[in-house]
Amino acid sequence: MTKPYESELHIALAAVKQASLICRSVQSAITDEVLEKKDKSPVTIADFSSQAVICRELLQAFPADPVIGEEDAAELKESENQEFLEKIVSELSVAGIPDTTPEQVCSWIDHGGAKTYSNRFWTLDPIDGTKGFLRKEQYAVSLALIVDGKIVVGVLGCPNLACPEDQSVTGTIYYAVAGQGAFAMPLEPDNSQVSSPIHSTTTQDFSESRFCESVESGHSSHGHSQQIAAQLGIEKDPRRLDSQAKYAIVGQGEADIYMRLPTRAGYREKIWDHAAGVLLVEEAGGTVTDIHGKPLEFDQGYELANNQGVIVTNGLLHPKLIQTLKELGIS
Ligand SMILES: Nc1ncnc2c1ncn2[C@@H]1O[C@H](COP(=O)(O)O)[C@@H](OP(=O)(O)O)[C@H]1O
Ligand SMILES: [Mg+2]
Ligand SMILES: [Mg+2]
Ligand SMILES: [Mg+2]
Repeated sequence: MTKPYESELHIALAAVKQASLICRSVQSAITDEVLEKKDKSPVTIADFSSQAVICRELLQAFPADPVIGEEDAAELKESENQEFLEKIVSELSVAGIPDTTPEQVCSWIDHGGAKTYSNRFWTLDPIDGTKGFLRKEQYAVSLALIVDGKIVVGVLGCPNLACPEDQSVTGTIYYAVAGQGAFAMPLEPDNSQVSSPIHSTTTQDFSESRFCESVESGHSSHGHSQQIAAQLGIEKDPRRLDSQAKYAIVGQGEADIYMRLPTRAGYREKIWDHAAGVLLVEEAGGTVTDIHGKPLEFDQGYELANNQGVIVTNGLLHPKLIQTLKELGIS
């Protein structure tokens, strides 16, 4: 008997793996080839290459499924970016992807251009933590399937994160299917037999807890997290790392808490920055809400329109943390 979403998981794992290996090879080669997006955030050859290969796989396996991805090819089609596009094409062809013409590559990338909610869709962040990628630190390739507003499959490729089972191996793929648990396995070699379950901690005492947060103080208020830590008696230094690798860290019990505290009132979190990580942590035993303690709503389009910030814990620490945010006037 096949398990629910077995074929979706199989395709998602293969796609994220392929993209993670391409990102890894681009990261070892490039330093400064960045396109600046309209919102001034960076995007690299690897972001586009990753979105192209994953969308290509999804298009082949599940042609009817929309993909809400972070990137689109609009800027790549501008003549001033022709050289940049050529580099993406060449990266994909070196990776052994057939039919790589500039037009085909743009059309794969644009397959990820859905922006509105439907009852079954994928959401993709081809590189989450692009700033971490450029610093040669942490980043993640994140893919999730959402059905009727519920995250049912989540896959997170973390090419620079040590494998929980064997810290000498760098590069881990995490995955979860709703109701089936959360797992980690080495990105290489290709051997899904070695996947092992991950679990969040059972820490109940804030003085023994560790939290993690973004490296970027523009993405999450470090001042507010310090205030909360002081109030709750958290003594350990926070772990700062980029991307949804933070969800993996809580999921595998290396931290008890991940705080993402709004830096400005109007900002709405993007679904691709969270979907895979949320399922991973929930299936590992943890809890995820916004700063008000409300569940994240993945049926609002590409943004978490009804939520502010994100709070992730092992579950046990959740109520007190949410209450403290309120008491301090942060939520
Ligand atoms: N003002 C803001 N508040 C919260 N998140 C933001 C933000 N501006 C950008 N981001 C998101 O922060 C993500 C990175 O998260 P982190 O800082 O935890 O690594 C970015 O993803 P990308 O790197 O995919 O663009 C981007 O979507
Ligand atoms: Mg980005
Ligand atoms: Mg992101
Ligand atoms: Mg991204």
